[in-house]
Amino acid sequence: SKIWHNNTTTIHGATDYPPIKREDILESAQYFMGVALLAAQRSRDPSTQVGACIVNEEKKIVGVGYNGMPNGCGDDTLPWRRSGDSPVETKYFYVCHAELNAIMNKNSADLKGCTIYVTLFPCNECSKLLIQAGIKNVIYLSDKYHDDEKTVASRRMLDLAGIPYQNSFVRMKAVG
Ligand SMILES: Nc1ccn([C@H]2C[C@H](O)[C@@H](COP(=O)(O)O)O2)c(=O)n1
Ligand SMILES: [Zn+2]
Repeated sequence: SKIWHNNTTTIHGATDYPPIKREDILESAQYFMGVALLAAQRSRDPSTQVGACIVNEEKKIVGVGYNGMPNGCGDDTLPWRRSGDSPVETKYFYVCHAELNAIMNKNSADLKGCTIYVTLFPCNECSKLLIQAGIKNVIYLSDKYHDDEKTVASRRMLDLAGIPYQNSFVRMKAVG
């Protein structure tokens, strides 16, 4: 076996010494959006699965969430359909959005100065929550409801509150 000398240490039997630092690592923005995408995979919504990951100024994850029915209400009891005879028979009156859940799941005292990575552009209700929670930056992936009135109102509030929003195209790379 090889004997490697590391200034002060002699390492017997090492096959991969000296260690070379990996440079081709996942960038932090990709990592955080990756966490949001993974969280989205937990959603039971048959049409749109949304994930959100909140990150503080030290680049630590402080909250993760996905869209789902309120706690204790049962995923199979309330409707998941998009349309029905009455809005009471659709998911929209019940589902908790990913951003709401990420905020409620926070593991820090507050979310002031945080960035949210979210797989779908925040709706108007979520933008209200983000603003009031003190979130300072929004990174999103899909903007499929860009022209909806709710999204127009959402952008209007974020603009007024001085919260920038950026689109992030994530190319997930295999980690091996
Ligand atoms: N900012 C958002 C916007 C929507 N959602 C959730 C709410 C629903 O479960 C789903 C949208 O359903 P669709 O109308 O596309 O069938 O996405 C969210 O979590 N956050
Ligand atoms: Zn929302």
